[in-house]
Amino acid sequence: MAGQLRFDGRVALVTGAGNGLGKAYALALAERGAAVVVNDLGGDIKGGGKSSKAADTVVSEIRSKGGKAVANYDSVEEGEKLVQTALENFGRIDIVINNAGILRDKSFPRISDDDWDIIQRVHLRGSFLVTRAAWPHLRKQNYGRIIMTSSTSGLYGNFGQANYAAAKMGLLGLSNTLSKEGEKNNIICNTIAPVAGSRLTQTVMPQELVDALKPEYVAPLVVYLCHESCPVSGKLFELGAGWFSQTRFERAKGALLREGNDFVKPEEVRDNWEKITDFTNSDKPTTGNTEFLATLLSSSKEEAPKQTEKRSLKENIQSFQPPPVTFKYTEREAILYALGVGVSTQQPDYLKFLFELSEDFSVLPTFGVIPAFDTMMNSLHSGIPGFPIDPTRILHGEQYLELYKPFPKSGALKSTLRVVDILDKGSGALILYNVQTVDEKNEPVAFNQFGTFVTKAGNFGGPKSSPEARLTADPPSRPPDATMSEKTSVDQAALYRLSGDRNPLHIDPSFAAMGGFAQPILHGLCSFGFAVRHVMKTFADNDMTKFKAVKVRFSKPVLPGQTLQTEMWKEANRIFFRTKVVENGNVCISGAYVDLKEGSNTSQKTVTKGNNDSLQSDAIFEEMARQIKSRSDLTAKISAIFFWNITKNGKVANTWTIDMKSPKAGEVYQGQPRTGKADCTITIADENFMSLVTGKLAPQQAFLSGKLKLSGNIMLAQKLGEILNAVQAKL
Ligand SMILES: CCCCCCC[C@@H](O)CC(=O)SCCNC(=O)CCNC(=O)[C@H](O)C(C)(C)COP(=O)(O)OP(=O)(O)OC[C@H]1O[C@@H](n2cnc3c(N)ncnc32)[C@H](O)[C@@H]1OP(=O)(O)O
Repeated sequence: MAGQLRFDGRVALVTGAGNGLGKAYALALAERGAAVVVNDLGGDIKGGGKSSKAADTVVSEIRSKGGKAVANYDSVEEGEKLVQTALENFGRIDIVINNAGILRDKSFPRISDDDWDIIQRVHLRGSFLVTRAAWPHLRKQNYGRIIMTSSTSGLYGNFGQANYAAAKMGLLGLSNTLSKEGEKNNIICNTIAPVAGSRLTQTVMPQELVDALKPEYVAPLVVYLCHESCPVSGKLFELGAGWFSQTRFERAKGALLREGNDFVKPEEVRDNWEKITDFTNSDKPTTGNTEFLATLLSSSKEEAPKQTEKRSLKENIQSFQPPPVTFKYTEREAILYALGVGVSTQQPDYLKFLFELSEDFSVLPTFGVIPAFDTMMNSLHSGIPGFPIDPTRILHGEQYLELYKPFPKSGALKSTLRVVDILDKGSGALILYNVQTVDEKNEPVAFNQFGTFVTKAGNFGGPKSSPEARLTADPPSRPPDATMSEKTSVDQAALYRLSGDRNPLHIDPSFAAMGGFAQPILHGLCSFGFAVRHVMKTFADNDMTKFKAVKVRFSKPVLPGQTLQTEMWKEANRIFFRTKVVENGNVCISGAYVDLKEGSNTSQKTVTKGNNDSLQSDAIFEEMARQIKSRSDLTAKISAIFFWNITKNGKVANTWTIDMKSPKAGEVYQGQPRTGKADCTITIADENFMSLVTGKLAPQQAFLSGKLKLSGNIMLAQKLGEILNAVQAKL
């Protein structure tokens, strides 16, 4: 036999540990090094009375053997107090054994409200309250072992115990659910249905049997289930007298009686009773059958035998060919998407993505995932045949997107989804989906490959890799050529989800908790949108026509509100990148690259303030400086300081000040205002400034289209317009 199962450093809480089974667990755990809270109310078996004696006796016995124990005399309905005793005395809690119980046996018609309620309260509600009090501590430390005590009376029914049986079966449901919710935090929960001689069984068993069925015969399995090496969760065990056995459900293969959309008649059920109850080729389910049923809903009776035939996963995937899905959109959807991936009116180029009337209005290339995602949602509503997926375990693992042309500003695009492969990644399954998108003329617009990672669904014997997979690529080993950081908003996921991915993982804390997250996480495709913007801004001057393709792996989750920092390396037309969460240093996007179109001038622009050799506006400002100085009629019109930012390729390239305030009235010079603050700041691209002063671009039009931006006292700008007009005549 390998080494002894030890519990040194662990703290166990055992309810109803003054006698019988609870006492056997407490002694066994303490003997193996655990510190034990021995809880016992000291009441009688019907729930009456109260005494500290039972718990004290067990504590003394443990201590006399050199073990660590403390007594607690509270009812399990005061779960917090029990857990508090563990925390106050031993500083932590690792193991919760819900064992306390009472009986009020009566045949069904004689059960009073009180008989019913007290049994539910002590067994079901008590186990709930004690476990709930311990749960946050177990989650925080990423470790917990929980035992629920059910009974064969619950599993199979027992005359005179309807109240007790109902509570005991309820505990099985509680345990099964906790095993799923606790999985991500290494919290294991199992159920036992023990048979032992105890105060409770005394009433239903002859004394010799009670004496023979010693609690010590049950304790070994419970001890193992509480150990850190316990290999299972959500399981049920029957045991007693040194016999140990797992019990599980069995589901008959069943019969599909529905034909098309017709309803099934009760007579058909009668006539097929044998099939419905035939356990040949049954399965041993650990989850409900909803995915399978959903698949059936899209099939008819004739097709049904195919569904139950044993086919390989690959065959199932290949035969799954959902029809194309049409996605209609306008600029509105493209703008909403741009907001969702962080385009803001605080950015110099925002009009291009947020204002549909802007001359160079563009759809962000990463919007190319949106019609494809819509198709995924529509094509997969019934799951993938033969591969049931728990929705709380789906994470976005990887994404590849290629555009064949700049994304149309509006349209009705048709996308077709195929499941390419399901890879066995050990800790999970990676499902690869290809989505082809075409426009109204059937011309290809985009290709997407989604890789969704289903955690805990690996080790099913599938392939580890696929020739179809678009692969990630590592960046060069030198320091990055450029970096860009941007803080996401705390509402980023709430905003992004309006573009189609309504997965509750990103908004609903209780759903996120089921997936093992402390709070909702950001959509992978949202961080993806941010990161690709960083690349396109840094290496393509935000010219979205230069985008060709992108590949990313989502390697760590991001929380809304965190800051994304993208590090970039340029190698010919490929920009390698990785994105980090600044707050914790985690790399959230790895192995990533953007491919720009052949021939794109991808050199990183290094335009800085003062680098103005080629600015055409400079000549105008210089001329203006000469003219304004000599025109007292102009300086009399207005008393204000104007500050001009002249941009080139989206970056401020130079600044000029027009100072029309006394005593500097009529001065025009380069740089920041020398006296006082600017009353009105104007930002305009060099070429637009030229068009403005030569009259090709009307000031109103420049403003409305976003080509000219104003801040401060913008009413002054109109007056300045008059001055410019006067000067313009001479230019
Ligand atoms: C039907 C509808 C579909 C809807 C789709 C999407 C819906 C969206 O709403 C969902 C989201 O947006 S979720 C948010 C974005 N994604 C994330 O936050 C996931 C972050 N990644 C992780 O946590 C881990 O990488 C994790 C947990 C994914 C993997 O971590 P580990 O289990 O620790 O794996 P590890 O031990 O590192 O590696 C094991 C093998 O898996 C491969 N692998 C790891 N991360 C991967 C990933 N992200 N994608 C693909 N493969 C990945 C490893 O390479 C390794 O395989 P191999 O041995 O073959 O190299």
